Amino acid sequence: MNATPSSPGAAGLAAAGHLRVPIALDDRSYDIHIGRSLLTNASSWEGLPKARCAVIVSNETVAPLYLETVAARLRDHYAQVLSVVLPDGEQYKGWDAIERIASTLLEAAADRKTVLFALGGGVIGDMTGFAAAIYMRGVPFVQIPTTLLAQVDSSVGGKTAINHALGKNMLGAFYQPQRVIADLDTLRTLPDRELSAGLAEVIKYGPIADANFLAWLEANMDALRARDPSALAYAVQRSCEIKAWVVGQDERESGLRAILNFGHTFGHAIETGLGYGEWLHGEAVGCGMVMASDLSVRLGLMPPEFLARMTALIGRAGLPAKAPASIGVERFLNLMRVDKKAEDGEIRFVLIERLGQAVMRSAPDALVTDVIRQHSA
Ligand SMILES: NC(=O)c1ccc[n+]([C@@H]2O[C@H](COP(=O)([O-])OP(=O)(O)OC[C@H]3O[C@@H](n4cnc5c(N)ncnc54)[C@H](O)[C@@H]3O)[C@@H](O)[C@H]2O)c1
Ligand SMILES: O=C(O)C(=O)C[C@@H](O)[C@H](O)[C@H](O)COP(=O)(O)O
Ligand SMILES: [Zn+2]
Repeated sequence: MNATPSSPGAAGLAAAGHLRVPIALDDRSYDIHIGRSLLTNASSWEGLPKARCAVIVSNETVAPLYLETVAARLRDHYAQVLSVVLPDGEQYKGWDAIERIASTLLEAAADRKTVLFALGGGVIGDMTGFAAAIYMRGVPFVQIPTTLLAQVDSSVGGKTAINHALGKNMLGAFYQPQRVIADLDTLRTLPDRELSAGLAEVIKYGPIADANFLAWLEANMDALRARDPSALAYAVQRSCEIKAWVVGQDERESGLRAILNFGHTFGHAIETGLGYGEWLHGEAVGCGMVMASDLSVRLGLMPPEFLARMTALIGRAGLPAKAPASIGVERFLNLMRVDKKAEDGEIRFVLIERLGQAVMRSAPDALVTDVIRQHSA
């Protein structure tokens, strides 16, 4: 694996106030704007694809907070600005929402130049991206992530999807946005539980790609939870750098990109097992990372101190480290067998073999069973 990109550091972002991270995906490269007051800053909206119509997709929680601000800016660039306001929640990440978006587009006779704007967290981003990928076989879209999780992960990289009752993100497409506009000011209205969920995906980047970032997170976890602006800005910037670096090399997850799934094989089983929405995605991933860390230790890839370190950090981030025992071990295993990384019914886990380096491995069912039992309550 190549070395991860070096970082300009927290001071660099604070001084510039605005950072652009290019992703090298041939002619589909795009910029991630990270900074303050970006929703009201005219430069955020310049240079986007030209069209008659723009459609903002949001939800019932985010729309009252930010929709009018975005719509006002878009009216400077598009003759018609429409919106679709969907119900809020992971349980609504399904076909009904896609149908609602498509109906709005068709009722407005939106042509194939129409630009969709995803205003919200990862649920809105994933669904809007998927709708953009399939409406008239593809229209442009822009990500405006308003959760920490969406700013550090889901808005970048072009994985779009909806859930199926039997499996998380099972219906989707790789489809890149035209731009990501991550306004750090929107994090001010985010509930604490959602901030913690976002921290799970931030923590992920340490063990898989950057041991120094893991140490930085340990030193700055209290500041992050207290929403220290420069700590949050650096966490978003560094996470996006690492994600862009991974996606730029392996857009469609033929290899390297799977490292971004650390903790997700266990985590997705928790989400699907509970029926979506009871546990947040970030909570399930946090617990899943503890389980995957334990598996890394049991397979002799990492020393026991690594599990202790990850468990402590996940706890300090305000995330649960025990899965609900109600799922049951057999069902947990069966849910993991439909994971997208599974091959011929064999579960493949993203594990850590060295701090800052991940590896894909299968493991004996007995060992995985022990891990599930150990980390369920
Ligand atoms: N495509 C990817 O690469 C990728 C990566 C990670 C996660 N995901 C997906 O993202 C989803 C999780 O995203 P999420 O954690 O953002 O959840 P979410 O989209 O459900 O948002 C979390 C909650 O915060 C609210 N909210 C959003 N912005 C707010 C703000 N600024 N102020 C107040 N409330 C706000 C939302 O309405 C929601 O209630 C999952 O479906 C997951 O599968 C996708
Ligand atoms: O971008 C990726 O690649 C990821 O795996 C990021 C994950 O955080 C995200 O939850 C993703 O949606 C999971 O992908 P999936 O292919 O396992 O559904
Ligand atoms: Zn995730």
